[in-house]
Amino acid sequence: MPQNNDTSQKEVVISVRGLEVGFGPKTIMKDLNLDIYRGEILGFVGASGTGKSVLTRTILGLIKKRAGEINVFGQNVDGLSHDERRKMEQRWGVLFQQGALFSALTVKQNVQVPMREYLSLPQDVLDEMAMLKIQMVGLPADAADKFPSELSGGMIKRAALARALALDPDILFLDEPTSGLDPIGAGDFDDLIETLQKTLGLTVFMVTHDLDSLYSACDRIAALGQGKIIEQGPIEHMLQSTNPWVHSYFHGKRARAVLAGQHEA
Ligand SMILES: Nc1ncnc2c1ncn2[C@@H]1O[C@H](COP(=O)(O)OP(=O)(O)OP(=O)(O)O)[C@@H](O)[C@H]1O
Repeated sequence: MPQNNDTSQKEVVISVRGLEVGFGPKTIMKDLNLDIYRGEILGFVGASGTGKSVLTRTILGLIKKRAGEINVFGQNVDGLSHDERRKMEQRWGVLFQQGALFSALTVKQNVQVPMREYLSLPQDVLDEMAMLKIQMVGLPADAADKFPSELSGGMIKRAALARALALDPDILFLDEPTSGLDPIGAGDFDDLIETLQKTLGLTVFMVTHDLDSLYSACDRIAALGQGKIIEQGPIEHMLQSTNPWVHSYFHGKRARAVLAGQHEA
């Protein structure tokens, strides 16, 4: 179960201040502020199209912001030299929504893509490192030489997670990691994230629509709406929110079913 909800003593690893992002005439977020604390699993929710992926991509430097400041590990990402930027990139791992494995590469080769990009190591060391990651995410050893087309949806997610962990990151960004998985597969994946978070001391930023994940895996939840963070806190706090969207999200029919399941468990 999640723990460590007291944020007052915690180190901020990502701080977003006054963020504005838009495309052409469209403003997606404005004056957005958010802190992510070391060692937490932060679940990030919001209606479809509110900008959850855009915020993730902006933090990662894949989308240019119009205004605001993003600090990661206490460093303003705008002020980094090329080398500093590459060092920072090695400290985060990313799992995008569709898994996004290279279809022409085996699982092992996929896991080695970031290693090849950032590290200069002999092939046998890379092989050993990749096998370790494959094992870490609960894939059988023989999955290493398979191509993505030969894997189930759950195995693809695990392989993508192994690749996200390739460089031993401090922060893991997950964009809807359990989408497309059946409830048992999704629950297993949540358990894996929680185990990895604890054993590796990861900070996890997880965009999700999955209420089960929010209840069982997340230490805190932040909700995005109208281009800002409209509510944030542990699940108990979110349940008491008077914000209409947050209220209906956490008290709707699906949420009640999840809550009933939690009480039965
Ligand atoms: N590169 C882009 N150019 C123009 N508009 C974009 C671009 N990327 C995203 N958008 C727009 O930004 C808005 C937010 O998109 P985003 O994918 O972040 O939403 P989301 O909250 O992640 O949604 P979902 O839950 O459906 O995945 C949408 O209106 C989308 O069309």
